[in-house]
Amino acid sequence: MSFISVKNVWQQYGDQVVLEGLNLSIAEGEFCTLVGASGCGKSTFLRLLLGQEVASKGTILLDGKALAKEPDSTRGVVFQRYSVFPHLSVLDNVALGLELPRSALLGRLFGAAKRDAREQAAALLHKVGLDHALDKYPTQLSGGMQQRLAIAQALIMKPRVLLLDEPFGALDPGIRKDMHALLLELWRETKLTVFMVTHDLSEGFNLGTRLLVFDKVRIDPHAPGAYGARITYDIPLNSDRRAARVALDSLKTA
Ligand SMILES: Nc1ncnc2c1ncn2[C@@H]1O[C@H](COP(=O)(O)OP(=O)(O)OP(=O)(O)O)[C@@H](O)[C@H]1O
Repeated sequence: MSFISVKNVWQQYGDQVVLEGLNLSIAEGEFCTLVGASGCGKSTFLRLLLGQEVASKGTILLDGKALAKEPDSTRGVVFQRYSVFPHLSVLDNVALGLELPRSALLGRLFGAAKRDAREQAAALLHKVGLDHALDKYPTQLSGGMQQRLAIAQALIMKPRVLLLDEPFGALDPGIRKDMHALLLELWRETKLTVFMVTHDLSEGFNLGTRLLVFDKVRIDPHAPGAYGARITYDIPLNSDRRAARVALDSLKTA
């Protein structure tokens, strides 16, 4: 059984069809990169996977079950900008994810539970290279550091799926390379299934185990909204990297 299955999914806003007839079967641990022309519906597809929107038609199953109607902790998300809370410190931005669900009544944790949440947050921030910035605020961080923070914030809930919407689009090339290395390291360490939208084809080819190309193949000049984008290419990539990961995993469990 596939981990995520997308069955004949359509998304339409009013009379504008954005996505049509999407079918996909994704194994757990896959790293899918999504490319396609601007406005063809890549972010829309991520919102459907996140559960922020419900498809007009079709179903999306995660582990054989219909997706929850709202985003939950099985899926984490990082946008190009504005993923983090500007009024919270770096440490609080990450610890908050653990504090909120555990303290529905009080909205805050106290004592040992609070210490535990902050320790977990600090450990993750260490992993993403922000251990020197725990007390800073997002506006005091560079763009790359803010995206490291956004990734930590998404990962603290231990999601099974990570959705990335052009997470490195606003960063300089050098910083992007560092972020690629970080992302691949985190992906290798976890069993995360990743969907990442990018406008950078080389990023798509280099990072993914699978490249999904979105394109609008049917066009009616008299009714621009009549047809949506489909997945026109579904290209397996980097199978050697995936094989290496399987081998490493089996070493760890041996
Ligand atoms: N909530 C909405 N209501 C109406 N139209 C919408 C809504 N969300 C998206 N759209 C439309 O759907 C189309 C696809 O948008 P989307 O942002 O998914 O494309 P994209 O491929 O991610 O674009 P880009 O690469 O520029 O970010 C656009 O024409 C957009 O205007």
